[in-house]
Amino acid sequence: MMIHTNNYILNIKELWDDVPEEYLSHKERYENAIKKAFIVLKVLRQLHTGNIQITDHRTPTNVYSIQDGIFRNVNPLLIHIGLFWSTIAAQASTEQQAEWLQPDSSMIGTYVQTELGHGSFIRGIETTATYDSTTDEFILHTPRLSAYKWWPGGLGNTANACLVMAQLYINGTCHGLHIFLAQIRDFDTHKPLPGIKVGEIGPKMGFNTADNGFLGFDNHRIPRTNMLMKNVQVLRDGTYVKPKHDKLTYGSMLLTRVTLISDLAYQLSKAATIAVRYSAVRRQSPIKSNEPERQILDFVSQQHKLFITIASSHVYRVVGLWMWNSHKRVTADIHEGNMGQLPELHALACCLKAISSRDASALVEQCRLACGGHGYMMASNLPQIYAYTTAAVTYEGEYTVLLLQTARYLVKFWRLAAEHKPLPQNFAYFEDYIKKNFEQWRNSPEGIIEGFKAIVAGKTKAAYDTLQCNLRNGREFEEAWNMASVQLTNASEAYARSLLCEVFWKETVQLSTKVSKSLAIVLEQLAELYLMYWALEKHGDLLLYSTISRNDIEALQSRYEELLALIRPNAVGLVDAFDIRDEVLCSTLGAYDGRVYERMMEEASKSPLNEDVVNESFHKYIRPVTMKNKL
Ligand SMILES: CCCCCCCCCCCCCCCCCCC/C=C/C(=O)SCCNC(=O)CCNC(=O)[C@H](O)C(C)(C)COP(=O)(O)OP(=O)(O)OC[C@H]1O[C@@H](n2cnc3c(N)ncnc32)[C@H](O)[C@@H]1OP(=O)(O)O
Ligand SMILES: Cc1cc2nc3c(=O)[nH]c(=O)nc-3n(C[C@H](O)[C@H](O)[C@H](O)COP(=O)(O)OP(=O)(O)OC[C@H]3O[C@@H](n4cnc5c(N)ncnc54)[C@H](O)[C@@H]3O)c2cc1C
Repeated sequence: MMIHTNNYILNIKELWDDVPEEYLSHKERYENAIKKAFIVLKVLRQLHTGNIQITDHRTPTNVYSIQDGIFRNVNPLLIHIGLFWSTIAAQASTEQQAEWLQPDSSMIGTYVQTELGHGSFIRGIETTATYDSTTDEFILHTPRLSAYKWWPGGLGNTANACLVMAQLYINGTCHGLHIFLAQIRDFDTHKPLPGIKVGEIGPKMGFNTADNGFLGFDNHRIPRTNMLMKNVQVLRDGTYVKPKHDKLTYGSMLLTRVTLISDLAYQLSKAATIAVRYSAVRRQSPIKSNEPERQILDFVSQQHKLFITIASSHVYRVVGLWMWNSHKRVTADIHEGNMGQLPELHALACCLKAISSRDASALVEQCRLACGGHGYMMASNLPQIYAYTTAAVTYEGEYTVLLLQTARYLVKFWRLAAEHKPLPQNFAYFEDYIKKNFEQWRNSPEGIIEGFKAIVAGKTKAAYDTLQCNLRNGREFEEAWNMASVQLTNASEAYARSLLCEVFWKETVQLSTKVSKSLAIVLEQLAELYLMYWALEKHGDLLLYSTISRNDIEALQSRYEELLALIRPNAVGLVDAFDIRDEVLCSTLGAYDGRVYERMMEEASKSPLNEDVVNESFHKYIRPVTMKNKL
């Protein structure tokens, strides 16, 4: 059957709620979401097997984005689809993939890594997988409470299988973390298997349809062939065959960090669409006292809050794609046995995941604030987008922890520069900084990019010098590193910003040659706005580390304000161009037709508190107190 995904999915009645999900209990929310998740999974399976085919051109992102509207929260199968399958595809051997990656598989899986006691420091994970050569099995075991798995999405009630990260022991030797496939519930009855203690962890700030769970193993046995064996093997006699790089097991985190950048771009585009459309509808106070009230989008301070969100969504879309292509290239190299580019990819993914999630959550919150009181309503959908986005600052590698990973990479190159050793081309600016080859400041995108590189160099130098000073004072390296960690994270953050500015500007200039002149102008305005915004935000750093002057900063400020005015007439068009359907946006404030107040009243009428003219609590609790003296 040929289908148009939008129409097909939008017409499946069971996928769309009559009662807004905020009015459901924790349990009802999950049950509602799981009903929908399996309808969507069925559609995805039909697509996969070719039983139905898609006719519209934006297929994968379409299915993904429509899901956002269906769940208004999180698909409980997000980890099954996004991490379970992809980890098997990337880390299981060809034979294992042939067995496990069947489209009609009974397995509903999740990715089980974090424990109660350890999330960031994964070498500290305590779950063990001990090889028993007499039975050709691994014994999975949770030695103590802190070793209980805690957090995995879909684990609480949904999954019957999981990929478990555990410390591998063979003949008493620990070989570190490895991934194992374990069945945890009966495929037919769904009851936990013997030796498995599993459940759900309770309500959270967001992700409340994701049934995040806990899991403990009591000497649970799985076949030896359930260890993911593409990169590393345990043979029948217990021989351990090492991987070509000892961090290949961390590959799923790397991939998810890369894909998250695009997801965050999408969340930003939703928030921008809601806030910009609302700001075009909402009128409040005149600008000149003798004039009618103005659209709040005409206030320049409002434009300052919103246009950076539009621009940032484009930045992360472009940089997300750029990273996706790098990931593809590096993965192909790894297949050929060449690991050379992996450290760079890891360093980039860490800082870009950290900064994209932090930017996205700050900007979504800014959009909410830009909608005044109405932005605080759940029906605006901004609180849900925020709760979803801010979680990404923590999961898949906590913000600071990831920035410190990138800092290791920067410090290595600074050390080379300081020792006057050859540097790769992309770090040649470290040498320029040391030789004080400072460029004359230019108030242009290219000038700003150079300025940001000077900040990276200056901050890396400062962190490195502090590190060296701590070492000279007799500290051990790890301690010296910890003492310098505020400066190290600052250097990483600056590095991410310089990458974002450079990649976005270069890609925009290139894209501009391929589109109409009028579109090219707007795209370049957005890119320039992004660079100016951050140059002004970081003007203190520019004053410290580049040759910028006070006059230059004043000129940047004027150009920035000019750009706000230039973008204003296109603002609504720019968010319309994100092309997000009302059913996906789920917002009273952001719908295409602009019927903001009507929709707000319609949504309010769905409140169960409006079902009775007089709520029964009046008779039970209020009246006895307020009427006491009058009875
Ligand atoms: C229109 C619509 C558009 C829509 C488009 C959308 C499309 C995309 C849709 C997909 C969306 C997907 C969304 C998915 C949502 C996910 C939901 C939430 C799920 C959450 C899951 C999780 O959270 S899983 C758990 C994650 N946990 C972590 O991330 C833990 C973080 N900690 C670590 O990673 C590690 O502990 C560490 C890296 C911090 C340290 O590790 P370790 O102690 O072993 O390292 P060492 O200190 O010994 O050594 C460091 C050394 O190793 C190198 N290294 C570390 N990691 C890697 C790696 N991954 N790869 C390569 N190298 C690595 C590091 O560089 C160091 O090298 P040196 O040379 O020594 O410096
Ligand atoms: C919504 C959500 C979904 C999740 N889904 C999954 C899942 O599906 N599967 C899964 O396995 N896990 C999942 N997780 C867990 C997640 O990966 C971890 O919470 C995350 O990696 C952070 O680890 P942590 O909780 O141990 O934080 P901690 O490391 O305890 O962080 C607490 C504080 O300590 C600081 N800190 C820690 N170590 C250092 C250090 N070395 N240097 C400096 N500062 C440090 C951090 O910066 C932070 O400020 C999920 C989490 C959330 C919130």
